[in-house]
Amino acid sequence: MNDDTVIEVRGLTNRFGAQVVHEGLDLDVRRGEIIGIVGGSGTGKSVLLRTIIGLNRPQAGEVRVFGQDLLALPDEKRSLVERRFGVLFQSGALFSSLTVAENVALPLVEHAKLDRVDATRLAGVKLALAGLPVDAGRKSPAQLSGGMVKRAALARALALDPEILFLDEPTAGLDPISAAAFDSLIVTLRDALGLTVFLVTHDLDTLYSTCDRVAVLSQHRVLAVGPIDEVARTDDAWVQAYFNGPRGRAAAKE
Ligand SMILES: Nc1ncnc2c1ncn2[C@@H]1O[C@H](COP(=O)(O)OP(=O)(O)OP(=O)(O)O)[C@@H](O)[C@H]1O
Repeated sequence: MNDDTVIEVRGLTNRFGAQVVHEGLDLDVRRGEIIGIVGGSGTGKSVLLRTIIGLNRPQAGEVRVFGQDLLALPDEKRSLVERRFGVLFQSGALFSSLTVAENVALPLVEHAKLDRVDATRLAGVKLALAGLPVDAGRKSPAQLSGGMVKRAALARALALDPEILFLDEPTAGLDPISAAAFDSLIVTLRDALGLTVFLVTHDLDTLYSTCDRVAVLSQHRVLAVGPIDEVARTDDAWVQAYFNGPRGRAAAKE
């Protein structure tokens, strides 16, 4: 494993019953990059993310994060590695019974063992980092707009100062202005904090405005990976329809 590689996936196979999702999938993620994972619906983008973070046990293959095989580690060592990444799930997944600040403070109390006062104070810093106004922390998640919920979930994912940020469809359901603001926030955070970002998305504007490299999932594996302009030239029907269809051409022009 190269020093610059923070995630290494080799020969990954995932099946659910008779359904083959991944077969012999390889992928490297480099330190400090924003890599976009794209592919048709059901090609296994979310399953890949869940496998890398240790929530899904594959049938075969190796997944190393910071050089460590998460599934083979004893619980204590595994939780040390888990603290080094933050995850923003598609739904945002905030607890509705807690305030926004309490949601962000939760990992600080549970994993960093901070007392509530310090955790709440630090949660305020994380909420500001994610671009939320001060009073957002006192609200319940139900009182926030869709874009603000994403930012609150991002603040929670950033709570433990992760080195890798996993984002599953972060701009899904956002209006184009909120989505563009979220995209530029991700780039700013990567630049400021030196994060590595693993980004599952369908959003072509997000891909063009944020990603250093793009990996296309197709036929159970990574069909192409590289800078977006290179990947867009891949001789494959889905890639051509996606990148060189009307929406792809419009996103490339911006
Ligand atoms: N726990 C599970 N049990 C059974 N099947 C599953 C499970 N998780 C995922 N699948 C199946 O694996 C396939 C890939 O799912 P996944 O959610 O990774 O797709 P995706 O590429 O993220 O799709 P989309 O773009 O629609 O979100 C789907 O057919 C899904 O139904």
